[in-house]
Amino acid sequence: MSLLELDGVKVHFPVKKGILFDRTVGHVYAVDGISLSVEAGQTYGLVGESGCGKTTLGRAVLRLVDVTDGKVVLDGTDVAKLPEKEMRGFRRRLQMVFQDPLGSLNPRQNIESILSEGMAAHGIGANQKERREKIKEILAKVGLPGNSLSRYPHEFSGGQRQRIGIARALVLEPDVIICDEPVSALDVSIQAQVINLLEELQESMGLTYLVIAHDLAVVRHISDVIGVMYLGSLVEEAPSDALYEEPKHPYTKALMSAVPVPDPEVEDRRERILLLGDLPSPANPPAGCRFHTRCPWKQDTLCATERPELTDLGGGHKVACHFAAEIAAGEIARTSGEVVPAVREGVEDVDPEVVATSGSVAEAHDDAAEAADAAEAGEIAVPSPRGESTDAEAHDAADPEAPAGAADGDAAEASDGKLDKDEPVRLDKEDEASEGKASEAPAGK
Ligand SMILES: Nc1ncnc2c1ncn2[C@@H]1O[C@H](COP(=O)(O)OP(=O)(O)OP(=O)(O)O)[C@@H](O)[C@H]1O
Repeated sequence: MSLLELDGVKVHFPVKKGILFDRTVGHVYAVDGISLSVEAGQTYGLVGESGCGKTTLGRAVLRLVDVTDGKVVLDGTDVAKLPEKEMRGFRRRLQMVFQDPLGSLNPRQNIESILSEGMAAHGIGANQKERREKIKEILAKVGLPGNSLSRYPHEFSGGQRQRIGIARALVLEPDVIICDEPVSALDVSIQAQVINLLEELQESMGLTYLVIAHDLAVVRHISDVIGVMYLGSLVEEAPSDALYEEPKHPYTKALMSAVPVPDPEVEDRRERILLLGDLPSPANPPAGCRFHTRCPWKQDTLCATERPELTDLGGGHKVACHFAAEIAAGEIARTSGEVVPAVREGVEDVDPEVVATSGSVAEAHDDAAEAADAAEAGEIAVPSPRGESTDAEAHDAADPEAPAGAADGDAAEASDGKLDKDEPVRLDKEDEASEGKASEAPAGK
């Protein structure tokens, strides 16, 4: 039996209307029947575009939202419907690392207080002295100096704050850590460090992760198994390498085709599958296959009427598509959508009404241009399709002590400039030294 098993998990949020009577007039089907297993010591990566229900699923596992239906089985116990009193013991065993490290740390508490709060609540450590020793040990593991204890979150850079977030989960000795977009608020150079840290901790401490992310490169790098979500359901699940080598669901194919390759020659040949239309509302999902309204391979039978089950096509490669085998064998041709060269010139020719999977045609243009620029500059790319800049990033960028040197080290490591599963991004000695220095510097300010 797997350490964590989800069986048909549904989370439906009621949509209320009316001032006096607050009638329920519908539901948002945020998570609509997800089954998956996370093996002990492994990482399950959950990927999908914004609004597909990833975060809600993570929160449902932690019981931060109510599960409408289905089972969440941790180590043999269904925690989805456990009474709150019994749930307390299980809360320690399921921990979360949040997307926004600053927002998830109380600015008025110092690091010792933040980290020991949960320990005291769960009875870890006989007294504060014992807890402090444990915290120091964990801080060292996440690459922060022991003198961080009396400092406050604002005194750290974005990457360091995420290390504190990871330490906060680790001090509770959890069975499973859910990482919700663990690096998307961080500068790209810091992203690789945090991902590497998560991997190192997994190796040394035997941790089990459920990593939620919209960024395919991040998920690929860290995951053993990847599940692709679309509108509240899994459309494909496979061992990481198999999924990237041969995506079988039309949605996954389109998602993969949107990932820029920072090699100009490959990028020149890359074709992008453009999907028609927007993501439908989870309050009013299409009948039949949820993806059929945008599917370039949609057929006249089944697709609009019957919801496909997630079916194993061999080797643990599961696909929820009535025609996945035929599409893979090339027996079915595309019926809609467009395939265009992903490079600048090709994208400019595309009808601007056609909307791409993870953004607009303009974004596809930007992705390709950015990738080409990055490759020219020899920089690493942990592609960040959102391209958002956050306060945390600004902090890292502005902080001369922050571990910026690691970015160059990462670039040197990634020969083809991309974060590759087979080629882990490592910090070389200099980078480690600079990182250690950077870790200590703000604390010493
Ligand atoms: N408390 C809530 N009440 C009603 N609808 C909600 C609630 N929380 C989330 N939703 C809706 O459920 C859907 C899934 O949201 P969720 O945040 O899980 O998606 P996501 O894939 O994590 O997206 P993002 O990456 O943008 O956070 C969205 O349409 C969202 O508006």
